[in-house]
Amino acid sequence: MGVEIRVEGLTKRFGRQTIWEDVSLTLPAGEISVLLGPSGTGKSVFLKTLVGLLKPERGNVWIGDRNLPQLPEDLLYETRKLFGVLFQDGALFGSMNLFDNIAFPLREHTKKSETEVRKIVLEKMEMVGLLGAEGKLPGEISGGMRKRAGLARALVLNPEIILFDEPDSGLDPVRTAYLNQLIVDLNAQIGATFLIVTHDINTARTVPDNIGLLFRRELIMFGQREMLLSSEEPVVRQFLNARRVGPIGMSEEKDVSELEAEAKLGSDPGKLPPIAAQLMPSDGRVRPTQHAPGSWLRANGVTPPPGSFIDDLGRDWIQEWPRYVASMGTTTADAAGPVGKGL
Ligand SMILES: Nc1ncnc2c1ncn2[C@@H]1O[C@H](COP(=O)(O)OP(=O)(O)OP(=O)(O)O)[C@@H](O)[C@H]1O
Repeated sequence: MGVEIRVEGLTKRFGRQTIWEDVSLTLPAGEISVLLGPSGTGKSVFLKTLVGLLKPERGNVWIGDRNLPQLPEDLLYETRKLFGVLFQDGALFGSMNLFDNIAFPLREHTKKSETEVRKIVLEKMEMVGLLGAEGKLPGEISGGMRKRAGLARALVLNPEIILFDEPDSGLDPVRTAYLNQLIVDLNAQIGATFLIVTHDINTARTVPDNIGLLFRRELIMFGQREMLLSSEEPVVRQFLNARRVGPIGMSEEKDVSELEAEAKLGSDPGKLPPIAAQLMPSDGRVRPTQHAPGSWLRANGVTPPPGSFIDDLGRDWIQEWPRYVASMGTTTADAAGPVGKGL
């Protein structure tokens, strides 16, 4: 399950305003990727372009042998069914209860009987922990529950790709932590390709396999989580550490005099903080697409700072991983490597 999405030289403009240009990246099948960037850099526009709701001025979005921007309407409609989208506010119909909201795509896009619809809706509601809330109206439940209802609705057509537009917006840190765990668990369960737009640095550091950063109308960097978390590129370092010092200013970029003033004060991008441990599925399994902790750093000769890969429970994942993978009898893309050596 899960398909690869290959984006090549994508450019989006509204009139004379260029939102971003020449964006190229590959979302690997079944992996979780996060897209970051200052407000207004066009992250939502990117999601809408991927799913074919907006047409780019140039470039390709390949899913298998289909190039979305070039598809005729009927094939585009078919291809869109591969996508599930969780919109910022859940985009639920206020007058419908949760059951009918979640059933909506099934009733709209399939010829399934009401018995089948019921079975699927209840199954997806259980996946997101909402069983028992079928009769509630969106206005009667918390923001976190609305997100989960939106997620259940995004799941009903068994998507191969799920796009999340700021799933954490409006949630407190604890609810965000629960939602992040749900996202990781869902990925382990269904294996679809996930792309998450977020402003939450903790989410970016702990959830994905890959991270991308949009800034100044271009994709500054996209790659494995460990590559960005250890990067010395000033914009990446500033953003992933939520710092004021660096090229990103109050309204997008700082001017030369501001940067010179910072340099005179001896500002530097700061020491590399420990690389966070990646969130594991809560049932104790390894996701098939998960990379072994430290594998990118080791392959690229980077020594992680002390305290890296230690999770909230104090477990050191460099030490735990080989035992863990062996006990699961699981093989992952690079789990077989000499994990823990040379770090
Ligand atoms: N349909 C549209 N027509 C014209 N301009 C648009 C349209 N949609 C978005 N924009 C512009 O594109 C730019 C990027 O918007 P977008 O919402 O994608 O940013 P974002 O990175 O998701 O921001 P935030 O993090 O604040 O949600 C903004 O300047 C916005 O005004």
